[in-house]
Amino acid sequence: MNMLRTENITMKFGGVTAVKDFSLNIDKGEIVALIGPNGAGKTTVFNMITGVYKPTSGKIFLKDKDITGYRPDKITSFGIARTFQNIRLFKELSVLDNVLIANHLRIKSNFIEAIVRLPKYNREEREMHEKSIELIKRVGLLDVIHEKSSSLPYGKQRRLEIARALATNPSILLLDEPAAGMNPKETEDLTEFIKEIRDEFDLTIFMIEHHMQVVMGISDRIYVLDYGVTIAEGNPNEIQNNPKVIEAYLGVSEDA
Ligand SMILES: Nc1ncnc2c1ncn2[C@@H]1O[C@H](COP(=O)(O)OP(=O)(O)OP(=O)(O)O)[C@@H](O)[C@H]1O
Repeated sequence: MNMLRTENITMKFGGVTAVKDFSLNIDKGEIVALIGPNGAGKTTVFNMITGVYKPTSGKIFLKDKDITGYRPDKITSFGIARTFQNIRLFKELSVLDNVLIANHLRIKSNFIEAIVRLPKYNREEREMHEKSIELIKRVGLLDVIHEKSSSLPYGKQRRLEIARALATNPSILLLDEPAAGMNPKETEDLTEFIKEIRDEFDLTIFMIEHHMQVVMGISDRIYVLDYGVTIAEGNPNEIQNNPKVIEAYLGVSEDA
């Protein structure tokens, strides 16, 4: 079943074409990576899919629903969650509060019910609290649940970001450089973790990643961008042996 599809999405900033005619197809349950040198347009693709930018042209579909041009909060409610290249947590708040806030995005009670604290609202609050603790446990942060998020080591902050994304009940998760800044052990753990959450939460995963070990280790398929243009698409083996990719990207990457 097709989960996410883009048809020739293009993003122009003034005279600069950051992404040109990007067409993507991701099936349910796949792990797909987007790679390319710095400035190739990867984050711009994420920003178009998540509603931060409206594509200059082209269309985006989530399970055949046209989601082109919707605002980011709407896109989240349709089932697309993301993490960011630069971790975005509420630094002064605890691990639990960070996840609770993300969970609030889904709560169904309306404003009046919240003010007068009708039973439905209280029940939802309680469920949300339990669900948050469950998620924190699942990502391995139960022992630091009351710690300030900024006090956590980098690898744990990344896991917390993923827990926050999962709290919105996504069907597809977009990860922007999840292994950035991680040490080799954290990177290895993360690779396993991504596969586990894909299976456990019935997710489809689309990720931007520079770390070739992660990309080649877990991706079903890979798209390669260079100067905003798709120069290759294929499985890890095909990508590693593609001369265009070697020239444009792998040949100049120290990670490769
Ligand atoms: N809001 C913007 N306004 C103008 N130009 C932009 C904007 N966002 C991105 N660009 C330009 O679009 C191009 C692609 O940038 P983008 O951040 O998508 O690349 P990237 O592949 O994610 O790079 P990196 O790996 O360094 O994060 C760059 O030339 C960048 O300067």
